Amino acid sequence: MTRPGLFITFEGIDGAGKSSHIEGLAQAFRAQGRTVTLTREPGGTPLAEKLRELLLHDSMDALTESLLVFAARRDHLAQVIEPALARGEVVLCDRFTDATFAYQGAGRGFDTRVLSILERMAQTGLAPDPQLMREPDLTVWFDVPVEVAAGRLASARVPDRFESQPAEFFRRVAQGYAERAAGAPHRFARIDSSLERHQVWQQLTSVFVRKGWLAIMVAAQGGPR
Ligand SMILES: Nc1ncnc2c1ncn2[C@@H]1O[C@H](COP(=O)(O)OP(=O)(O)O)[C@@H](O)[C@H]1O
Ligand SMILES: Cc1cn([C@H]2C[C@H](O)[C@@H](COP(=O)(O)OP(=O)(O)O)O2)c(=O)[nH]c1=O
Repeated sequence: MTRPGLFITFEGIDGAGKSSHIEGLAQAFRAQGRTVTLTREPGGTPLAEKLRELLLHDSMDALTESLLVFAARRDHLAQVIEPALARGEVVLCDRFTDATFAYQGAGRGFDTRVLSILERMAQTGLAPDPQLMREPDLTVWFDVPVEVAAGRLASARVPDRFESQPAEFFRRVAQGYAERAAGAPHRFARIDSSLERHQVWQQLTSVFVRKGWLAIMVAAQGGPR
């Protein structure tokens, strides 16, 4: 019997440490015999990756930015996410719509009522149930103080258009995530990602063990070396 697909997203400010853990989680699911689709936003399809390049490097106003993010998301849902879920796969997606509410909404100050309308348009009509607005089954929020994330990024990579924003921007983004999490507590799992990598991994996997999605043995074997 095909197992139901799982749609899991990972969120947090830049430098929170999401990307460092998603591959390990994919391996843990594969060790249990699940097929995993590992993907990211903005991006995940050839068209959406082109839009990602524009979003990360070209200046634009907040409405243009929001429209491009949701255009990329619709293509990603249609081409990758919905087909993978229909095949019963585990979809691990580095960022999704909560990032739009946090970055374009809270960070850039764009009207969240408009974002909600775009969310409904972009995420409806692709699932087997045409009325369903596709949302993640679980969102892991890597919560970290802005200063800690900035310190990690300073030694890690050349900043893109978002990463080069001032600390005040990221404080608003972090607040945006906190509000999204408070508004959907059943969907969000917060982890403290200011800790050492192995402690972050432990928190992360215990979320999945509690849900019954990963066996304790598999979770204990993976993680950062
Ligand atoms: N728990 C941690 N402690 C210290 N440094 C970390 C931790 N997690 C990730 N890093 C480092 O911080 C930087 C940003 O991590 P990354 O996973 O790319 O974050 P994100 O994908 O959330 O932007 C990388 O250099 C990474 O090696
Ligand atoms: C998905 C999404 C991302 N973003 C931003 C957040 C990040 O700064 C940037 C790219 O995200 P990300 O892939 O996490 O970048 P990196 O791997 O370099 O950490 O795009 C938005 O502003 N809105 C969105 O809807």
